[in-house]
Amino acid sequence: MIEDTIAAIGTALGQSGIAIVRVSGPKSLDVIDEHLKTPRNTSIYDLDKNTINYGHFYSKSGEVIDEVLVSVFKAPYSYTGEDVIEVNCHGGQIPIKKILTTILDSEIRLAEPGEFTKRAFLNGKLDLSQAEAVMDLISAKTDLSHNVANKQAAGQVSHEINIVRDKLLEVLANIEATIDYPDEFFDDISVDKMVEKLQNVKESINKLLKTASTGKLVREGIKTVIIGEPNVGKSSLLNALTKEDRAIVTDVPGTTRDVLQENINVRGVPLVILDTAGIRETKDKVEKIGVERTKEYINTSDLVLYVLDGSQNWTKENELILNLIKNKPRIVIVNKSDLSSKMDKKDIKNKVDCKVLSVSAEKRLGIETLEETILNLFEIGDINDNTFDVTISNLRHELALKEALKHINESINGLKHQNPVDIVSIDIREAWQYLGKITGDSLSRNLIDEIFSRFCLGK
Ligand SMILES: Nc1nc2c(c(=O)[nH]1)N(C=O)[C@@H](CNc1ccc(C(=O)N[C@@H](CCC(=O)O)C(=O)O)cc1)CN2
Ligand SMILES: Nc1nc2c(ncn2[C@@H]2O[C@H](COP(=O)(O)OP(=O)(O)OP(=O)(O)O)[C@@H](O)[C@H]2O)c(=O)[nH]1
Ligand SMILES: [Mg+2]
Repeated sequence: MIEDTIAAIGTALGQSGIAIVRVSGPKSLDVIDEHLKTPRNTSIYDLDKNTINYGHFYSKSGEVIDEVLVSVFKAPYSYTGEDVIEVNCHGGQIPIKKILTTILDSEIRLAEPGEFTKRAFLNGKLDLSQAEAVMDLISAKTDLSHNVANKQAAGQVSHEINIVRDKLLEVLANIEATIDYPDEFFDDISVDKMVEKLQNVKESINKLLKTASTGKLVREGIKTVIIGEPNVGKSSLLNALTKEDRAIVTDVPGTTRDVLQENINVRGVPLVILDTAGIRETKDKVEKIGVERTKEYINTSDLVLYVLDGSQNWTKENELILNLIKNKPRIVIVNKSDLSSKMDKKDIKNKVDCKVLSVSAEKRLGIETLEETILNLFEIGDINDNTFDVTISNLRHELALKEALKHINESINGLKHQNPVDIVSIDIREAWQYLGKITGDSLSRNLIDEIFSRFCLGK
């Protein structure tokens, strides 16, 4: 049982209609009872569970801070499984901060990031993959990312994992039986059956792993960097892709100094797109830093869009930049297709081994083809919700599945080579443990703390 009581602001800071302070733990009712006055002076202990109640929230010195609505959840029927009180006050920084400060004064501490959800996990309200999905729900920027997170939050990933884990337990039980009653059980037939079951498990894991590369892109977005020489139209391309005028566009080469980041939605797949400073040899100090940064961004990106100005001649510089990105997924974009061309697309195709597209960023021509090309490059051309019953979108889950798979393969090999079954069972147990890391069944407290600390405040 968790002893202390925590509180935090659960809504984003800023001006809004309402804002919510959340309190969870054994002292929640006490502290609110001290500060809340309802019209009929009802004590908070006499309010029914799962109700929302009108009243005024008072400061220590007895002044009204705000007119509020207070939700009452009594353990174990709450998000965290503990007593939970939510104070709904007027949005805006002052009421919410005053209410939080008043609550924190009374033996109640500020929650750590993710601590409400961590408590929900520790109290068995959610398993780990569901808790992680709560975070994904908050950060989802497209319908598709939201969909994947929603399914995981509903427990679909955990469900699949638990089915596989149960199958492994069955095999382990078989092995126990062969050890305890070797004469009755240890024959070829039972070994064959075990191999068959393990093959079956292997297929399930492989099926899940197949969804992982797309799943991660859908969850995290494709990190895309737009590069090219000054004035070729990089910022214009960003604007064309975002369909807004986000980046400053001028005819002065070197306009973009700082890297600009935008989130865009390409048919449900989020792109985290960076507009960079033009790459060229430069003496300008600020611009030089920009160029260095561009090189770093290339290294950490999933995709490079290399923009050329089609109305200019092909130069040695172009070859140098191509060399810089030769190991990256990349698309060469010949911009300004509305002007008379000096670059021949076929000619360029001979020089590069990637897709070459003509666009006019300014006239918004060829942008749809570019979007399609990006999705095809990552083999997510025609994804729709039905093809993704269960999607692995989290790197942590993917790694655990891969480890589990290794041990399953070992165990299958072991059985086929007639290794002693008690040795084989070690691998099966390992696989079972690795899968348990996904649901949080077999994970150390330290790792659990680490995972939740990445959550945002008030969640
Ligand atoms: N104001 C508010 N809105 C919110 C949340 C919240 O905590 N507070 N949530 C938080 O992220 C989400 C909703 N999730 C919730 C999940 C469970 C329970 C809950 O009280 N469960 C109890 C009772 C269920 C019942 O009445 O049947 C339980 O599971 O025992 C509340 C919110 C989104 N909206
Ligand atoms: N005709 C034509 N002009 C374009 C097109 N795209 C961009 N331009 C023009 O090219 C100039 C440079 O565009 P930017 O988008 O600022 O180029 P940039 O690559 O971001 O430049 P830096 O930030 O300086 O590196 C501007 O005058 C744009 O209007 C296009 O498709 N057609
Ligand atoms: Mg620019």
